[in-house]
Amino acid sequence: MVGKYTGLSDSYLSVLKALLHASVSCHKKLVVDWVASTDLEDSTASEAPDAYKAAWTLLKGADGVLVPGGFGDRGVKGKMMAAKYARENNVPYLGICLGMQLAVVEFARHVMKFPDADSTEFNPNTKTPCVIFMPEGSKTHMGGTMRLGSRRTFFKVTDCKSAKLYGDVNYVDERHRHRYEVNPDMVPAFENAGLQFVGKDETGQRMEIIEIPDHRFFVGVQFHPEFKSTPSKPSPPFVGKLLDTYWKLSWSSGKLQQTLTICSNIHTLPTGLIAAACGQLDQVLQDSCNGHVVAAKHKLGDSSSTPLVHQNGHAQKQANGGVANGTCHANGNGSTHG
Ligand SMILES: NC(=O)CC[C@H](N)C(=O)O
Repeated sequence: MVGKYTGLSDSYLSVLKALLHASVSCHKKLVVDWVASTDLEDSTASEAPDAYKAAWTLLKGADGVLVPGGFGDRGVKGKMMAAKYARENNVPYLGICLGMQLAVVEFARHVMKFPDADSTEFNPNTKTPCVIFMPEGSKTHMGGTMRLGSRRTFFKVTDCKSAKLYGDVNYVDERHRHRYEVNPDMVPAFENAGLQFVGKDETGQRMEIIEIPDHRFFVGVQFHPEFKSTPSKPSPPFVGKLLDTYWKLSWSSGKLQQTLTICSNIHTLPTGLIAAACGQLDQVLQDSCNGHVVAAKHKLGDSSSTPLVHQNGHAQKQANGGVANGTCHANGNGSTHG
């Protein structure tokens, strides 16, 4: 998980819980490595080479990459680097809200060769605004300029991973919390270059789900699927990401539906396991994310791991409750860390 860890915000908690729900439904233990996105950036290479090396080692050792939502420009470059790394190396990627927007910007910069492509949230003067402010002006939804709450996404491409994950439905309702969106004027150019917009709102103007069909699993969602994830109904994008990570699914084969049915049928798990998984999440969070020094990378029971001495990115002071580079075992079986 690559984010800007200035504190244990609700959104990271929800994402961690959604990962836990999905991993239980896949009958797998999940180890979450936390990477402070600023530590992936070039400036860290010179200012704090150890932190830089540790962050890249964590990223490169991961079986999948998740960039969650966020606001503000700190760590944005590092998040884009993580998306680029996943795209170029065929590593499963799930981008949520800002994580999707930055994957789009990264694609415009490096695949479509628009070096100044940006979100107007970070560069209002960019000549290639691929993510822009699109206020809704809705009279029925409160919340100032923020697009909030449950909105409908229609699948425009039926033969895509997200549609399959959601069970071949025509639309899904998911929760939103953002101001910026993919620039609809640039959509044809993106699609020509290989980035598909497989889900859109009812107007067709707001891009909700991206996929790169040539990639093993590269999915970005403008909404927050983690908000609706529950132990008995894990979120489809999270389940899909983990399924692909674990088993390199053949997305076109009939076996997919079978696997999904088995894996999402969480009721086949002993209820005790689900309870343990959920109850122990608190312990996992408390142990691993309490603002103390954690291991950069370790296996269970490995006492030889090297502790990191930086929190919230190398340059930041340690903050209580902050999440640092390190590892959480969101596995339902308790947690350990070096
Ligand atoms: N929740 C988010 O990730 C928000 C993304 C971005 N900052 C926006 O406002 O659109």
